[in-house]
Amino acid sequence: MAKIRVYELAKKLNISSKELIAQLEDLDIRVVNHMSTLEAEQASLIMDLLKDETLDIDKEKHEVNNINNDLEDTNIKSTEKRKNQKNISRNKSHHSPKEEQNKKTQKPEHHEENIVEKSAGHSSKKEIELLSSIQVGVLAEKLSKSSSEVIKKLMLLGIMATINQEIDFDTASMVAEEFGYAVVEAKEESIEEKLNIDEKDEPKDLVKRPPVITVMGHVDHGKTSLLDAIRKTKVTEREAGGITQHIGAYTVKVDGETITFLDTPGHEAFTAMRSRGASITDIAILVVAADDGVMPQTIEAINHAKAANVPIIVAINKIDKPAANPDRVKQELTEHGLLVEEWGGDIISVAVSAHTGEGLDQLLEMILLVAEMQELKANPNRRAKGSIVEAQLDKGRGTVATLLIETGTIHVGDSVVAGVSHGKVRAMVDDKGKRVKEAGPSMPVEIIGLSEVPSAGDTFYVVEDDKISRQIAETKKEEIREQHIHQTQRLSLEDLFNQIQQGTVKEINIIIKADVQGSIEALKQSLVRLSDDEVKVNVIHTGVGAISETDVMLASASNAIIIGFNVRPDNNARSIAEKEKVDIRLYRVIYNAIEDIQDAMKGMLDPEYKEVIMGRAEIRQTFKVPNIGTIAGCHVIDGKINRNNEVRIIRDGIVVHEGGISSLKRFKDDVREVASGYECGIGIEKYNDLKENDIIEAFTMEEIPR
Ligand SMILES: Nc1nc2c(ncn2[C@@H]2O[C@H](COP(=O)(O)OP(=O)(O)OP(=O)(O)O)[C@@H](O)[C@H]2O)c(=O)[nH]1
Repeated sequence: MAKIRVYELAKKLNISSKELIAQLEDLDIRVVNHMSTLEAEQASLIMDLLKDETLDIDKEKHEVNNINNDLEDTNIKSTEKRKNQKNISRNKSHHSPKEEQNKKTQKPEHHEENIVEKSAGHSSKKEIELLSSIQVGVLAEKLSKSSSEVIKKLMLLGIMATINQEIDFDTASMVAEEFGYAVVEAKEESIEEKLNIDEKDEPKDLVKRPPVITVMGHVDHGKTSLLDAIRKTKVTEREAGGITQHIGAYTVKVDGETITFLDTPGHEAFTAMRSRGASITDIAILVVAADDGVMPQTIEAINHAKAANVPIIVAINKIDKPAANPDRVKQELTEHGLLVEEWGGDIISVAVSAHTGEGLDQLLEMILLVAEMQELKANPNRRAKGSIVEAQLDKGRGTVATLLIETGTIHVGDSVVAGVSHGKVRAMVDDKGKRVKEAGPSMPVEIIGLSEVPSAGDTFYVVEDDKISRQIAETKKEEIREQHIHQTQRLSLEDLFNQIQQGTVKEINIIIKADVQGSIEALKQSLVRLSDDEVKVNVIHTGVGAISETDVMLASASNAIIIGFNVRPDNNARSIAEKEKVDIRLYRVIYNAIEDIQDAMKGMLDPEYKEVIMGRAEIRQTFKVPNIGTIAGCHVIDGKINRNNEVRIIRDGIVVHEGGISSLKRFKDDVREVASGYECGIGIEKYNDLKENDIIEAFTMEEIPR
């Protein structure tokens, strides 16, 4: 190619001379006007370069046009537009046409070197890490530019955005590159990272925290009275105003040390919280009335505390009563595995009276002693995490929730997420009704500001900002929806073997409910003996009577299977078991229960079948057929009879035989099925004692889907 004029080249490239001149300017090739000439070599390089560019430009132009026609037409001058478009295409190669041209003219044959050069040039740029989306204002800050500069750039890209608007990675990248940055795609933080779950505390960051106490025991043994008595003697006399708030938990000071009491007594609440994941109790106070002794719910409470691995202190209450007999209580406790210290065991027991206040100081001292041995510690200098103790909707204040801080410190203004609920802590009061700005480990506080009412037992987390808390709450909602579809994995006999194989189950927790104590003992001993090297069988709770709601909640919290022997779940228990996916097995023969658990451990559990009646036929006449046997001439009275069905012969309401069908005929033909209202001949396998008026009931065993 000889020399070529600018307008001629522009024509070849299908662009205007003016546009070509501007492009050449960018490539540092100075021409006077459209009549100027270019060297042949120069021209062919430009052709190569701009042909691709022009194609790209056209494409991008089209896209940009689509994004914002108006903006294109009115606001952007043609040169700016062109620059912008060129940069979009540069975005793909990360190199300016000038760089490309230089390389081509200088050392076209050393292609590899060019690449090195290229990447070396690119590495020298300032780097910026971008996530999948970013607010315009935040991007400006990261780029050390004013927001208006960034917004202007966005306008040139055909995007109208405000300072608070989120833009996606691609758009943010274009802007960043425009400002001369090299963009690196940052790794998105996982929810765990956002929640700080894996953040480990250094031992040096840990400081002593108060113990959290739950009071349990049989109905009317004085749980509430005891909580009230402690609160009254230790709180009101010292606090200004003397009014304590009932926020679901309270703290007392003893010898300069703090103790936190959960204000909802009973193992039911304790286990309900635990089944939601909140294991906030450090010590359980087992209240036993000295005049009444160990009762069924005392035993339940013991088992619930044991299942949670929480140490027990026994408070033998009502010692002011004349009928009080603390020794009898201690004796009865030994029968349930609690041996008190004075009798050589390790269980601390204190005789108290909620009425007279006797023994309360000693009880509190013992709590501190047990707490001391537990070495309870937490890091106050991190984002707070803990549990929702209770929450409700208040007409005036919106969602009011009591939080118990497990670790870290919560502040007014913090962004919080708890289950599907999220928000900023707008205000915070402590258990004395005092407004506080912050609260640390083991402290209960009431907060307002959550979007909706969380559930007691939900874990709460303080997160970096509102955006994250909202995001996590949304994800949680999604998870819950998913969980409804895919049931949560609970221990079940069908799946036991798989779970053992996968190593997810090392212990089988069992709750036994039976009609009499004798059966419980027999069953318990046999089941515990099934333990082998791989799996341990634990009987975590037993009781006489129907399977109750608390049994199911304990099973849910401890991932246990419930075995009912000659008892059934009540309606409440049944529906909760369904919801919580707790496996309840009902037996009438002890041996069957043991066999089932044993087979389940070996993965040999037989599938469960249920019988489905298919049809019934009445015998009208019988025929003796040589070499075959007796054939019954029948009339199908309901349903239908299938050749493959099992049948039973019923004579005067009594089953006289069960077996298979050997032949089924209509007239002379073998048939597969005979429907209601038709006559047929039926032969029964290995059975000839058929009589007129017998009923042949046909059934199949259908496998119950696991
Ligand atoms: N004499 C005497 N009576 C007590 C004592 N503690 C509690 N009581 C009485 O025992 C009854 C039951 O006490 P509560 O505190 O309601 O018992 P509770 O265990 O909380 O009962 P529930 O909440 O129904 O499970 C009440 O009438 C109390 O006044 C005590 O130390 N001495």
